Amino acid sequence: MAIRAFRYPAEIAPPRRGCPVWAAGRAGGALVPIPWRSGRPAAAPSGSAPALPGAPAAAGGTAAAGPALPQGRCRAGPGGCSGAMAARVLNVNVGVLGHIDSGKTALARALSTTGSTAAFDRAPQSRARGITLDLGFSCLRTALPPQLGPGPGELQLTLVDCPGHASLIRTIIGGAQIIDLMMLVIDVTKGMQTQSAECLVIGQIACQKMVVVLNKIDLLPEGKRQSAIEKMTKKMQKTLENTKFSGCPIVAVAAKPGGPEAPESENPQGISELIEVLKSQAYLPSRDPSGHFLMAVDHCFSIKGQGTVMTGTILSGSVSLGDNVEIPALKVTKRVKSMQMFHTPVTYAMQGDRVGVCVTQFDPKLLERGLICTPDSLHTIHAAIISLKKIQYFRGALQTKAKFHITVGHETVMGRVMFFSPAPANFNEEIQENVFDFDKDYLYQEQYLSKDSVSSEENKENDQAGEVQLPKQQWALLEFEKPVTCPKLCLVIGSKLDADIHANTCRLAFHGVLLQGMEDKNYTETFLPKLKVYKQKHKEGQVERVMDDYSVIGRSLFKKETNIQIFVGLKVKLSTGEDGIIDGGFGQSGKFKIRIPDGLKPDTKMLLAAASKKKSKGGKGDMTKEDESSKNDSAQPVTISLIFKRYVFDTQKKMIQS
Ligand SMILES: Nc1nc2c(ncn2[C@@H]2O[C@H](COP(=O)(O)OP(=O)(O)OP(=O)(O)O)[C@@H](O)[C@H]2O)c(=O)[nH]1
Ligand SMILES: [Mg+2]
Repeated sequence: MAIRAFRYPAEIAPPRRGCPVWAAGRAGGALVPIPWRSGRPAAAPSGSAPALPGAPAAAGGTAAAGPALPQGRCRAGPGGCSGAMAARVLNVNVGVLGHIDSGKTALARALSTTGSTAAFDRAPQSRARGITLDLGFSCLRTALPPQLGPGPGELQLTLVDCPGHASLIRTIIGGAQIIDLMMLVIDVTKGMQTQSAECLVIGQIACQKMVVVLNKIDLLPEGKRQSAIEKMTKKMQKTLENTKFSGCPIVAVAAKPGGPEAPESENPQGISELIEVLKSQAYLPSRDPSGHFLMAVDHCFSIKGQGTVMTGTILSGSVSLGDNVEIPALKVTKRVKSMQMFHTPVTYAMQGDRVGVCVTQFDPKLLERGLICTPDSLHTIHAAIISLKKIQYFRGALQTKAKFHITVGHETVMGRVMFFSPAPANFNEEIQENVFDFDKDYLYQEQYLSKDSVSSEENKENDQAGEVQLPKQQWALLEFEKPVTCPKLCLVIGSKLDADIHANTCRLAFHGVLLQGMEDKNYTETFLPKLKVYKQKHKEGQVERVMDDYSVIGRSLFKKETNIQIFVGLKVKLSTGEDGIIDGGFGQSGKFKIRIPDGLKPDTKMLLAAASKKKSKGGKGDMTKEDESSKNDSAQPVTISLIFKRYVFDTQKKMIQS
């Protein structure tokens, strides 16, 4: 998976002479977080549980060649491909994440040459509260670094400035799903704080590369500054050593030396070094224009005499002038009247591009942010099947039937989960990535299976085998409280956002990939019966007595009131090894008859005969201690076990024995 490039909203880039520039649009609105991924999200953090997320180094993304245009396509403006392509401006999304007040916005301002209307906390509510409330966009341009292919051209780093406040984590999750290179901003006087850790977890799920920025170095006493920076650098390296970002660059800066009161003239420190490091980390993804068009819209504003412009990132497919595009949330379809990229009118844009699409007769207030797509290509779903991995640092079990905040595509809704896994015998079976096989049987799980959830007895058992057996893959059925619109294979993050934001715990619980959505509101009737998730049932009873060589009476397997008829024909196993078949009830107290087709073994008969003799003798006089205990043994020398499975969504609740 590699860094996606997108171009920034028209209102950000410095206007170029001569080309029609769409006026800056309305503030607000945020980048719509739909992960545009060619593969699965990066491996979840796993490994030992230090204070912070740890994860095995995931295979680094491979930098692919720059964006190749499909045959016969060019992005030139109206009047066909003039051949005069705009200079190559390659854009990379850089997320700015970190604990509240670590200086993210100050850093974005210090780095940027241009800011969007929503950047730098310009929104009135941000000003009033003095914190960042929504994603802010700004950018800087610099020479194309050598790893991005031959010049001439420019690299544009678009900064996605995320909020830091714990209560805004769904915006952070949303923002992170559309970035691939992130800066984790740390207040050098404080080190890792709670949301720094959560941002690190989000980064591990959604990003391939990270740069740590130790900010506010001006607050360190001059004499001890260097040693303090070195000490914090070492601490951060230690924190990151078990994560996929181990060894990532760490840069010390002062984005706003002297703090809020300092005069604007006070120059930030370390910024040019940081830009060099960001350039060295930038690379561009392979792009694929096939598939349905899907674009995450983060700004929507009207332009007098032109129409309504929606700017955003193309997550899949491509779009051409004159195409019809649907706004699925509003069930509205509009024709593309014109498009621009970097202020250059274009006739075509594809996956990874950041583009402004202009349509007519559409009220921008209807779509602050959201998705536009090929008509009828996106579905609203009421439930979904996801593959998932637990986030190691989420304290506590992931219980089936629990409710989580589910961030799916561009929305966060409440959802109830049911976990399931392969049958234990298939724990090591190779699973095809991003595909759900409805022909297979799956074992219902009361909770997500993780090292600490496998019970201690099972652990002990497994320990003899040397390690805890966990499945290679687990899945969950998500049932949403409100339907969501999202593309297939989009990233899903489950969190407990109602957890106490002052408790120093990670609220992010799991992440996964949406494999199958259920559009039908009545999915419980129309869809779930296809889902072959079963519960393993195991009942134990005893042989009460022998009827003849081929039949015995059993007891304590069913309650008195159980209708034993429904169990007739099911196979049972005696502890002495014989196979039996339930033949029917016997008397009124829940006893039942078992047929032993191959007949009782001689020693089973002896065992049972001795037991019944002891029982009849046992009625006279008081029993000694060992008589008492042996009575128990003799009373039930032969046990009966009945094992069957029942499919959770089988309306007839049939009992299945393989
Ligand atoms: N001394 C000093 N103060 C800084 C520096 N960078 C930021 N600040 C101050 O730290 C405070 C927070 O800065 P912001 O940039 O708003 O921090 P933030 O991380 O964007 O905050 P949220 O978006 O609310 O999470 C402001 O008062 C800044 O002036 C720095 O390098 N040195
Ligand atoms: Mg901020």
